[in-house]
Order: sequence, then structure tokens, then C-alpha cells
Amino acid sequence: MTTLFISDLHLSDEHPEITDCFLTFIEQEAPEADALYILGDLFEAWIGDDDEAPLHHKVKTGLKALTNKGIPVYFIHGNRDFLIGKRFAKETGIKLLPEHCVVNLYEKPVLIMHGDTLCTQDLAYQQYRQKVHNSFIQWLYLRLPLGIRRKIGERLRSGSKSHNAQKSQMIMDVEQATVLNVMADENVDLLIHGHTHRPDVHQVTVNGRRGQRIVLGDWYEQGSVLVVTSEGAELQNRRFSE
Ligand SMILES: O=C(CCCCNC(=O)Nc1ccc(S(=O)(=O)N2CCN(c3cc(Cl)cc(C(F)(F)F)c3)CC2)cc1)NO
Ligand SMILES: [Mn+2]
Repeated sequence: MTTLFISDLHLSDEHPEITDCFLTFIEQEAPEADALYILGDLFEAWIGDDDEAPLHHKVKTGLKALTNKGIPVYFIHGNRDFLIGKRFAKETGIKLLPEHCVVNLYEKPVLIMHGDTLCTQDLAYQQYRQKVHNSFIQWLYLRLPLGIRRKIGERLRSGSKSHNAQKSQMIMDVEQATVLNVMADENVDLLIHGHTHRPDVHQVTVNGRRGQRIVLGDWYEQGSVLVVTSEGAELQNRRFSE
């Protein structure tokens, strides 16, 4: 009885070692789980479900094979792959969740999210996020020819540092007050998120009750999986194959 959580793989053609580790994980480990939650930034970039790159085909095939085995796979958008949509969900059998979602994990309510909405001190990012999450802007962008969308994507990505440069110090950490507010609002003792690339289990006190905030790790140097059972949760690493 285990539920698995991953995020921040940032899959791209530049890092086949991460893609290989992920495909091994969904072929060999995830089929034994009760469910798999992917909490955003599965891909380094996503300019629309109609972008049929070989990497996307590989990942979609792997996810479809997993959901075809009856393993539920849930996805919350990250700041990079926020345009993953219904077509991707249909092709893979995954279920798209809203940006903040309370799930029942072994009789315990757990708040899950990508984590970028917790970085409330990063005003520039929050302003950008508001714009690109506007449904009209998304409708307009997705109607552009793929080549134009690709160019805009490349320009935006070169602005927000290269893969390696965007180490954890490049991404602001969460604001504690925001964490406590959102956990109190949702009345949960457990929050699981990614995005900051600072994997850890933090003890927090919410409404006078002891709680935890668990941060998932990125997959830049090794796989990072949170394994949750009815007994508890453990952050584990998965080595890349040589
Ligand atoms: O965490 C932090 C900061 C962390 C870093 C935040 N930066 C970050 O996420 N960058 C980023 C994310 C995705 C991509 S992309 O290539 O996948 N792609 C670009 C074009 N996208 C677009 C969509 C729409 Cl609707 C509308 C437009 C518009 F209007 F510009 F044309 C563009 C779709 C997505 C490129 C860069 N602070 O706390
Ligand atoms: Mn992120």
C-alpha cells in the first residue's frame, strides 16, 4: 500500500539520463503502487499538446502503459508545463488536478500542489504567472503556429537561465506565512509540494497542531521519490543507470 509522489524532473532532450530514470521508474516501480502523483514540471518546457516531439511520444507511451495497468496517475501543472491539457490527459490516461488539491491519503487529508504559488515574495514571477494563466492569453497563444510558439518559448527559457544554472538558489523559496495560511485554510496537517528544488521534511505548527510540509526533490542528479504509506512518508533517491 504505497502512494508515490514525484515532481521537477524537467524532462528535455538535453538530459536523456533523467528520461531513462523516469521511464524505468514508471515501468518497474510505479506499477506496484496504489497511485502516482506528478506535482508539476515533469517537462522543462511545454508549448502545447500538439507539439509531437519524440521525447513526448516516449513519455506519453510510458504513462499510457502505466494507466492501462489500472494505476491511477494524477498530474498538477508546474510553472513550466502549465499548458499540458485534455489531449495529453486523454492520450496518457492521467487525470489533471487543480493547482491546489486536497486528497485523502490513507484516511488523512493531504494538500498537494506544485509549490510556485507559495513563492509569494517573488512578485515578478507572480505577475508573469497571472498573465500566462489567463484563459484568454492561453487561448490566443495556443492558436499561434507551433513554430512561433517554439520561438517564444526559447526566448522565455533563455531569459529564465539554462537548465543547470537554474539550481535551487535561482528559485526563491516559499514564504512561511503563505504556507501556514494555505494549510490553515484547507485545514490539513500535511502539505506536499515541489518547485523549490529543496527536498526536505519540515515540521510546522498549524492552528496549534503539529504538521508537516514535505518538499520533493528535482531529478537533476538522481531520481527523487516520496513514498507514502499508512505508516508515514519517506523521501527516497533513485540512482541514474550508468
Ligand atoms: O520559481 C520562480 C521562477 C522560476 C522560473 C519561472 N520561469 C518559468 O517558468 N519560465 C518558463 C516556463 C515555461 C517556458 S515554456 O517554454 O514551456 N513556454 C513558454 C511560452 N509559454 C507561453 C504561454 C502563454 Cl499562455 C503565453 C505566452 C506569451 F504570452 F508569452 F506568449 C507564453 C508557454 C510555456 C519557458 C519559460 N520564482 O519563484
Ligand atoms: Mn517549478
